[in-house]
Amino acid sequence: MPKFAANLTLLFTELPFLHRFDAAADAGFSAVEFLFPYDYPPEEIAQRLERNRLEVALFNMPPGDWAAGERGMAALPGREAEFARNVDKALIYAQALKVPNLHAMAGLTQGLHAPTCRQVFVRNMRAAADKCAEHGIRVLIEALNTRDVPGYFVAHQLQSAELCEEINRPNVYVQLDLYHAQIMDGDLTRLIEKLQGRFAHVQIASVPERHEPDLGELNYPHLYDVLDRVGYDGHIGCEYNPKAGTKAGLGWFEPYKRG
Ligand SMILES: O=C(O)C(=O)[C@H](O)CO
Ligand SMILES: [Mg+2]
Repeated sequence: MPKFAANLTLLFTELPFLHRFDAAADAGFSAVEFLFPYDYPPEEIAQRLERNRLEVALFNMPPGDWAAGERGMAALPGREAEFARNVDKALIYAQALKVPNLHAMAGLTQGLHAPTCRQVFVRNMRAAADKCAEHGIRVLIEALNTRDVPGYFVAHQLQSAELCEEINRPNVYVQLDLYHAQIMDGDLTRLIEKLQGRFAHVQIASVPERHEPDLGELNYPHLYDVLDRVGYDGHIGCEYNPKAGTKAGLGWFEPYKRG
Protein backbone atom coordinates (compact mmCIF):
# COMPACT_ATOMS: atom_id res chain seq x y z
CA MET A 1 0.00 0.00 0.00
CA PRO A 2 1.67 3.28 -1.08
CA LYS A 3 2.24 5.97 1.56
CA PHE A 4 1.74 9.47 0.18
CA ALA A 5 3.24 12.75 1.38
CA ALA A 6 1.54 16.01 0.40
CA ASN A 7 4.05 18.47 -1.03
CA LEU A 8 3.14 21.64 0.84
CA THR A 9 5.08 23.89 -1.52
CA LEU A 10 2.74 22.95 -4.37
CA LEU A 11 -0.45 21.66 -2.69
CA PHE A 12 -2.87 23.70 -0.56
CA THR A 13 -1.33 26.94 -1.80
CA GLU A 14 -4.81 28.46 -1.36
CA LEU A 15 -3.61 28.81 2.28
CA PRO A 16 -0.57 30.37 3.95
CA PHE A 17 2.26 27.85 4.42
CA LEU A 18 1.74 27.13 8.12
CA HIS A 19 -1.98 26.47 7.57
CA ARG A 20 -1.28 23.87 4.89
CA PHE A 21 -0.32 21.28 7.56
CA ASP A 22 -3.86 21.29 8.98
CA ALA A 23 -5.30 21.12 5.45
CA ALA A 24 -3.13 18.14 4.50
CA ALA A 25 -4.14 16.24 7.64
CA ASP A 26 -7.83 17.09 7.05
CA ALA A 27 -7.52 15.72 3.52
CA GLY A 28 -6.27 12.39 4.92
CA PHE A 29 -2.48 12.66 4.51
CA SER A 30 -0.27 11.23 7.25
CA ALA A 31 2.93 12.77 5.84
CA VAL A 32 4.11 15.92 4.10
CA GLU A 33 7.18 17.21 2.27
CA PHE A 34 8.13 20.71 1.18
CA LEU A 35 10.96 22.46 -0.59
CA PHE A 36 12.22 24.84 2.09
CA PRO A 37 11.18 25.41 5.71
CA TYR A 38 13.71 28.17 6.39
CA ASP A 39 11.33 31.17 6.48
CA TYR A 40 9.68 29.75 9.61
CA PRO A 41 11.06 28.84 13.03
CA PRO A 42 11.48 25.05 13.31
CA GLU A 43 9.43 24.98 16.54
CA GLU A 44 6.39 26.45 14.76
CA ILE A 45 6.54 23.80 12.06
CA ALA A 46 7.13 21.07 14.65
CA GLN A 47 4.00 22.22 16.50
CA ARG A 48 1.90 21.94 13.31
CA LEU A 49 3.27 18.46 12.65
CA GLU A 50 2.62 17.25 16.16
CA ARG A 51 -0.92 18.51 16.45
CA ASN A 52 -1.79 16.88 13.11
CA ARG A 53 0.19 13.65 13.72
CA LEU A 54 2.09 14.27 10.48
CA GLU A 55 5.54 13.00 9.53
CA VAL A 56 7.88 14.96 7.26
CA ALA A 57 9.29 12.73 4.54
CA LEU A 58 11.74 15.18 2.95
CA PHE A 59 12.83 18.75 2.42
CA ASN A 60 15.69 20.45 0.62
CA MET A 61 18.86 22.04 1.92
CA PRO A 62 18.94 25.82 1.29
CA PRO A 63 19.34 26.34 -2.48
CA GLY A 64 21.13 29.69 -2.72
CA ASP A 65 19.22 32.61 -4.23
CA TRP A 66 16.10 30.78 -5.47
CA ALA A 67 14.32 33.96 -6.59
CA ALA A 68 17.33 34.85 -8.75
CA GLY A 69 17.17 31.40 -10.37
CA GLU A 70 19.74 29.47 -8.35
CA ARG A 71 19.00 25.77 -7.88
CA GLY A 72 21.47 24.69 -5.24
CA MET A 73 25.25 24.77 -5.10
CA ALA A 74 26.58 21.31 -4.23
CA ALA A 75 28.36 21.14 -7.63
CA LEU A 76 29.38 24.79 -7.88
CA PRO A 77 33.11 25.53 -7.55
CA GLY A 78 33.77 28.39 -5.13
CA ARG A 79 30.57 27.84 -3.12
CA GLU A 80 31.89 25.07 -0.85
CA ALA A 81 31.90 27.12 2.37
CA GLU A 82 28.32 28.27 1.76
CA PHE A 83 27.26 24.69 1.01
CA ALA A 84 28.78 23.51 4.31
CA ARG A 85 26.92 26.26 6.23
CA ASN A 86 23.70 25.24 4.49
CA VAL A 87 24.17 21.62 5.53
CA ASP A 88 24.45 22.80 9.15
CA LYS A 89 21.32 24.93 8.81
CA ALA A 90 19.36 22.08 7.21
CA LEU A 91 20.47 19.77 10.02
CA ILE A 92 19.05 22.09 12.67
CA TYR A 93 15.64 21.89 10.96
CA ALA A 94 16.00 18.19 10.20
CA GLN A 95 16.53 17.34 13.84
CA ALA A 96 13.65 19.54 15.01
CA LEU A 97 11.30 18.12 12.37
CA LYS A 98 12.63 14.53 12.52
CA VAL A 99 13.03 14.25 8.76
CA PRO A 100 14.86 11.16 7.46
CA ASN A 101 15.82 12.61 4.02
CA LEU A 102 17.48 15.86 2.94
CA HIS A 103 17.76 16.73 -0.74
CA ALA A 104 20.99 18.55 -1.64
CA MET A 105 20.39 20.48 -4.85
CA ALA A 106 23.46 20.44 -7.09
CA GLY A 107 23.10 23.69 -9.04
CA LEU A 108 23.13 24.98 -12.61
CA THR A 109 26.45 23.98 -14.10
CA GLN A 110 25.98 24.65 -17.81
CA GLY A 111 29.07 26.46 -19.14
CA LEU A 112 31.23 25.40 -16.18
CA HIS A 113 34.09 22.89 -16.39
CA ALA A 114 32.21 19.57 -16.00
CA PRO A 115 35.00 17.46 -14.38
CA THR A 116 35.62 20.18 -11.79
CA CYS A 117 31.89 20.39 -10.96
CA ARG A 118 31.77 16.63 -10.51
CA GLN A 119 34.79 16.67 -8.20
CA VAL A 120 33.29 19.49 -6.15
CA PHE A 121 29.95 17.68 -5.97
CA VAL A 122 31.48 14.39 -4.83
CA ARG A 123 33.60 16.13 -2.18
CA ASN A 124 30.72 18.26 -0.90
CA MET A 125 28.32 15.32 -0.81
CA ARG A 126 30.77 13.13 1.10
CA ALA A 127 31.17 15.84 3.73
CA ALA A 128 27.38 16.41 3.90
CA ALA A 129 26.70 12.68 4.12
CA ASP A 130 29.19 12.22 6.96
CA LYS A 131 27.62 15.06 8.96
CA CYS A 132 24.08 13.79 8.30
CA ALA A 133 25.04 10.21 9.17
CA GLU A 134 25.73 11.32 12.74
CA HIS A 135 21.99 12.05 12.99
CA GLY A 136 20.76 9.04 11.00
CA ILE A 137 19.74 11.24 8.04
CA ARG A 138 20.07 10.36 4.34
CA VAL A 139 21.24 12.82 1.68
CA LEU A 140 19.52 12.60 -1.69
CA ILE A 141 20.39 13.42 -5.31
CA GLU A 142 17.57 14.27 -7.71
CA ALA A 143 17.77 14.44 -11.51
CA LEU A 144 15.71 17.32 -12.94
CA ASN A 145 14.44 17.36 -16.52
CA THR A 146 16.16 19.70 -18.96
CA ARG A 147 12.92 21.29 -20.17
CA ASP A 148 11.98 22.71 -16.74
CA VAL A 149 15.49 23.24 -15.41
CA PRO A 150 17.94 23.64 -18.30
CA GLY A 151 21.57 23.43 -17.28
CA TYR A 152 21.02 21.50 -14.04
CA PHE A 153 23.92 19.26 -13.01
CA VAL A 154 21.95 15.96 -13.10
CA ALA A 155 19.25 15.19 -15.68
CA HIS A 156 19.06 11.37 -15.83
CA GLN A 157 18.22 8.81 -13.17
CA LEU A 158 21.18 6.56 -13.92
CA GLN A 159 23.52 9.55 -13.55
CA SER A 160 22.13 10.04 -10.02
CA ALA A 161 22.76 6.37 -9.28
CA GLU A 162 26.35 6.58 -10.65
CA LEU A 163 27.02 9.66 -8.54
CA CYS A 164 25.78 7.80 -5.44
CA GLU A 165 28.25 5.03 -6.22
CA GLU A 166 31.13 7.44 -6.67
CA ILE A 167 30.29 9.30 -3.46
CA ASN A 168 30.31 5.90 -1.79
CA ARG A 169 28.57 6.71 1.47
CA PRO A 170 25.89 4.43 2.93
CA ASN A 171 23.41 7.28 3.51
CA VAL A 172 23.45 8.78 -0.03
CA TYR A 173 20.50 7.78 -2.22
CA VAL A 174 18.62 8.69 -5.37
CA GLN A 175 15.47 10.82 -5.10
CA LEU A 176 13.37 9.22 -7.81
CA ASP A 177 10.96 11.80 -9.21
CA LEU A 178 8.93 9.85 -11.75
CA TYR A 179 7.76 13.05 -13.48
CA HIS A 180 11.34 14.02 -14.38
CA ALA A 181 12.20 10.37 -15.07
CA GLN A 182 9.40 9.95 -17.60
CA ILE A 183 10.44 13.11 -19.47
CA MET A 184 14.15 12.24 -19.60
CA ASP A 185 14.36 8.44 -19.37
CA GLY A 186 11.00 6.68 -19.82
CA ASP A 187 10.68 2.88 -19.53
CA LEU A 188 9.71 3.48 -15.91
CA THR A 189 8.89 -0.08 -14.86
CA ARG A 190 12.34 -1.30 -15.88
CA LEU A 191 13.98 1.83 -14.48
CA ILE A 192 12.41 1.28 -11.04
CA GLU A 193 13.55 -2.35 -11.14
CA LYS A 194 17.08 -1.28 -12.11
CA LEU A 195 17.23 1.26 -9.29
CA GLN A 196 15.79 -1.13 -6.70
CA GLY A 197 17.32 -0.41 -3.27
CA ARG A 198 19.07 2.73 -4.51
CA PHE A 199 16.30 5.29 -4.08
CA ALA A 200 15.03 6.53 -0.74
CA HIS A 201 12.24 8.85 -1.84
CA VAL A 202 9.81 8.92 -4.78
CA GLN A 203 7.82 11.83 -6.20
CA ILE A 204 4.95 11.87 -8.68
CA ALA A 205 3.01 14.15 -11.02
CA SER A 206 1.29 13.76 -14.34
CA VAL A 207 3.32 14.12 -17.54
CA PRO A 208 3.54 16.42 -19.41
CA GLU A 209 1.58 19.01 -17.38
CA ARG A 210 2.79 18.24 -13.81
CA HIS A 211 -0.77 18.02 -12.52
CA GLU A 212 -2.61 15.33 -10.51
CA PRO A 213 -1.25 11.79 -11.02
CA ASP A 214 -4.52 10.48 -12.50
CA LEU A 215 -4.06 12.77 -15.53
CA GLY A 216 -1.60 12.57 -18.38
CA GLU A 217 0.36 9.76 -19.98
CA LEU A 218 1.46 7.68 -16.96
CA ASN A 219 -0.43 4.81 -15.32
CA TYR A 220 0.50 5.49 -11.71
CA PRO A 221 -1.48 2.64 -10.05
CA HIS A 222 0.70 0.27 -12.10
CA LEU A 223 3.85 2.09 -10.95
CA TYR A 224 2.73 1.92 -7.28
CA ASP A 225 2.50 -1.86 -7.73
CA VAL A 226 5.99 -1.94 -9.23
CA LEU A 227 7.33 0.10 -6.28
CA ASP A 228 5.68 -2.39 -3.90
CA ARG A 229 7.10 -5.33 -5.83
CA VAL A 230 10.68 -4.03 -5.57
CA GLY A 231 10.19 -3.58 -1.82
CA TYR A 232 10.02 0.22 -1.68
CA ASP A 233 8.38 1.20 1.59
CA GLY A 234 9.24 4.92 1.76
CA HIS A 235 6.94 7.82 0.99
CA ILE A 236 5.67 8.98 -2.38
CA GLY A 237 5.71 12.77 -2.52
CA CYS A 238 2.79 14.40 -4.34
CA GLU A 239 4.78 17.13 -6.06
CA TYR A 240 2.29 18.47 -8.56
CA ASN A 241 0.49 21.69 -9.42
CA PRO A 242 -3.25 21.11 -8.88
CA LYS A 243 -5.13 21.63 -12.11
CA ALA A 244 -8.13 23.37 -10.54
CA GLY A 245 -7.69 23.62 -6.76
CA THR A 246 -6.05 21.13 -4.40
CA LYS A 247 -9.20 19.61 -2.88
CA ALA A 248 -11.04 19.43 -6.20
CA GLY A 249 -8.20 17.33 -7.60
CA LEU A 250 -7.86 14.83 -4.72
CA GLY A 251 -10.28 12.23 -6.12
CA TRP A 252 -7.30 10.00 -7.02
CA PHE A 253 -6.26 9.98 -3.32
CA GLU A 254 -9.60 8.66 -1.96
CA PRO A 255 -8.51 4.96 -1.72
CA TYR A 256 -5.28 5.86 0.09
CA LYS A 257 -6.56 8.30 2.75
CA ARG A 258 -5.71 7.92 6.43
CA GLY A 259 -8.86 6.65 8.13
O1 LIG B 1 11.54 20.06 -8.78
C1 LIG B 1 11.60 18.99 -8.18
O2 LIG B 1 11.18 17.97 -8.70
C2 LIG B 1 12.14 18.87 -6.80
O3 LIG B 1 11.82 17.89 -6.16
C3 LIG B 1 13.12 19.82 -6.24
O4 LIG B 1 13.29 19.62 -4.89
C4 LIG B 1 12.88 21.26 -6.44
O5 LIG B 1 13.53 21.70 -7.55
MG1 LIG C 1 10.99 16.36 -7.38
